Amino acid sequence: MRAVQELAVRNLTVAHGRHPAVHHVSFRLAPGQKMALVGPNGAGKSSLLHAVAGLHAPSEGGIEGAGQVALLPQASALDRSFPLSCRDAVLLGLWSEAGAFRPIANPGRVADALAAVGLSGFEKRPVGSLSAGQFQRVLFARLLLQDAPVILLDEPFNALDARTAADLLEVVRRWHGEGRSILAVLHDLDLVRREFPTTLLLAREVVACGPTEEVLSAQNRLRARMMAEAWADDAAPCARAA
Ligand SMILES: Nc1ncnc2c1ncn2[C@@H]1O[C@H](COP(=O)(O)OP(=O)(O)OP(=O)(O)O)[C@@H](O)[C@H]1O
Repeated sequence: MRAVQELAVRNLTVAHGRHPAVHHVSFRLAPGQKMALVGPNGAGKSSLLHAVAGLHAPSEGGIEGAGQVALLPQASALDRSFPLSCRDAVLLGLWSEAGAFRPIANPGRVADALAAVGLSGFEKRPVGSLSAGQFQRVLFARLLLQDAPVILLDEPFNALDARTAADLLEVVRRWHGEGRSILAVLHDLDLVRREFPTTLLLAREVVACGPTEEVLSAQNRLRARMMAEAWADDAAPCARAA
């Protein structure tokens, strides 16, 4: 793994069309920090992760340290009808460095990554034939192969049974133990309190960021809900200066 550097998000605004989904957001993720990203539905959490991962160009602001990130997207947002084997799905994690479907230096790495998430021998299985839990394990294997210092997880334990969630949580703990930084979108606040020392509460804007217990106060959660409900998707674009 490359050395972990700070990820610094400065005054970031991310828009879909004219309308900002993320509005003047700034925060820092220190090397080795484990931070939860929480907020109501539509608060801009996925939009923020996509911008940090370079999948969506910000309309304002910037990100330092973005070159070291790997993203676990929401599984529900991915099309599994595409005829892809588990091996190819894992290899796609390296497309930016090796090119899609090109041979990699050590092909055993794919088998090792699948084995590490409990899917030994699944290389040739089409992803369309997997259960939701097995598919999520494949997406984790893809992240393992990427070996990135900063890992972004978008609802990593959504719709998983207890066993699969526990196995994948163990992978996240291992990554953290190796010194990687983790930023994870989560809706389960009990899990956030148990596993994540710091939290960013988002409602298009930053409501609070810091120690989890303080950030998740009843007052902050109420404020986030009110801010998210008050936000009109057809509002005029923001004219605030950077
Ligand atoms: N591709 C898109 N095109 C247009 N609008 C979008 C697009 N993606 C997201 N949005 C809008 O941006 C806003 C923020 O959405 P986003 O998915 O980032 O929120 P979220 O906090 O991740 O929500 P959830 O918790 O429901 O997953 C929403 O109003 C959503 O409708």
